[in-house]
Amino acid sequence: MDTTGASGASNSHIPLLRCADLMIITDTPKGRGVFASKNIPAKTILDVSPVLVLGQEENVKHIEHTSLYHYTYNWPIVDKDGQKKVAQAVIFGLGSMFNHSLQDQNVVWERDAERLIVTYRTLHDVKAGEELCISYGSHLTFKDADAVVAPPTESDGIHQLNQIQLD
Ligand SMILES: C[S@@+](CC[C@H](N)C(=O)[O-])C[C@H]1O[C@@H](n2cnc3c(N)ncnc32)[C@H](O)[C@@H]1O
Repeated sequence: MDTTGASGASNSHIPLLRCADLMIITDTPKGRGVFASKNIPAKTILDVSPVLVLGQEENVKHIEHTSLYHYTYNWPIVDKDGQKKVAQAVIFGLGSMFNHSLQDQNVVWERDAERLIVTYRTLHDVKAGEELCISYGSHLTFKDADAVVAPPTESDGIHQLNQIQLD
């Protein structure tokens, strides 16, 4: 049997760890999100999520224009000619539920391209009630609910007055 060590972990035997102290809250400004139900120490594994890597053609034809696309990650692959390419991977498990935060990112994720899993860990101590967020990077396909809206300036007020229709 292809196992190593007391945990039984190997390339073909992957323990799917998950932290128990998590909950999903369904009605946040970001949609559903993953929250801590208890204090969670730094570097705790929150989830090990298996992935499905999509073929590039499959992605363009069937996924890119659907809502499933918003649940995929860029995934590096080497094509049949040995060229490095970027494909998309669907993340199964809790991994698909982590929302994005640039300023309050408290979860890091690590891709294991060989074993087709992503491991999510807390970046620092997290308090009960906090949302657990990763960073999606800088190219977002949605309006960031964390984005600070600049207060209106005096010239914005003048612009608005100009738009009022007087009969
Ligand atoms: C991988 S899903 C995360 C789970 C999702 N909130 C849900 O309810 O299924 C990614 C989607 O969550 C939403 N989302 C994630 N982070 C967000 C943020 N910072 N601001 C607004 N929406 C966000 C966007 O709709 C995005 O396409």
